[in-house]
Amino acid sequence: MTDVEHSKISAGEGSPKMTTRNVDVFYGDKQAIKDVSIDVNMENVTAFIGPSGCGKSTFLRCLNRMNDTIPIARVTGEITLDGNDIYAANMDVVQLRARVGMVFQKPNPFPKSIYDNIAYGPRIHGLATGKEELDEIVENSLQRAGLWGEVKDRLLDSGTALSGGQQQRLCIARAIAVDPEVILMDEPCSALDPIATAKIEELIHEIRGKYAIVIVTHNMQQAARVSQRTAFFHLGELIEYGVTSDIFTNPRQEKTRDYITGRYG
Ligand SMILES: Nc1ncnc2c1ncn2[C@@H]1O[C@H](COP(=O)(O)OP(=O)(O)OP(=O)(O)O)[C@@H](O)[C@H]1O
Repeated sequence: MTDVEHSKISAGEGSPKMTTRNVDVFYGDKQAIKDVSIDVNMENVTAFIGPSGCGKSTFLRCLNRMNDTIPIARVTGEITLDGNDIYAANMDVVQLRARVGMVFQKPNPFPKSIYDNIAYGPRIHGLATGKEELDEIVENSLQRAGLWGEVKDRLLDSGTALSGGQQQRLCIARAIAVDPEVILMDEPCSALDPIATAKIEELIHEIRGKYAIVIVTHNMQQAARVSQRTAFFHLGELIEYGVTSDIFTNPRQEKTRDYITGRYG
């Protein structure tokens, strides 16, 4: 591998938590992702940016096999988590999605109490031996998601009764509750107002030391604020991957420069 190729894949120091090599994704005959290879590191926020339809969400969904839920989607190439092929026949996908959690564009709490939204995953995965331990997981997860103070007196209220921003933090708390290693966020703030958005960005900043976080965003200021690495996609191809400040101040590729200066997209 040449130095240029290597720097495009690894985008800086640190050991990779997930690696992707030569990943292609097809929806039927149409190719949505073309030969993408990048590493995603721990204690880092990696942002995926690029014009609408360039494949950001498609590629994100490869990382915890969410594309399996789309019948016409086909993924080829290699994706590993801690060196293990996540598309291997013996990979337990339920377990994988606990290790690689996901937060969606639109907050989607279960129609259950705030408590049960958080307790659901730990119960399924047998993470608590009794009520006391489960209570602790619920409180810790809500604490880490910056929501405990707002909901501690109404844990039995429905999660759907919260504001949009609170619902999104509830969804982050739900992802955190099963002790993931990687958290994928697909435009997590696009349905939120600026104040709720600022709270989510602050939260990402606070928790990033424990996880590898990957965020898809349309908002370049957001990518610049929250991420340490940025990958720029265009028409299904990875054009450039690098340290966020370099991508925004000194991009190597003309297409990246055109996009970040608002020339298209
Ligand atoms: N379920 C699907 N079935 C068929 N084609 C799809 C499906 N999901 C996405 N695509 C196509 O794959 C390409 C990439 O879409 P994707 O949603 O990954 O892009 P994106 O960069 O996340 O876009 P946006 O920023 O608008 O969300 C697009 O051409 C899209 O139409």
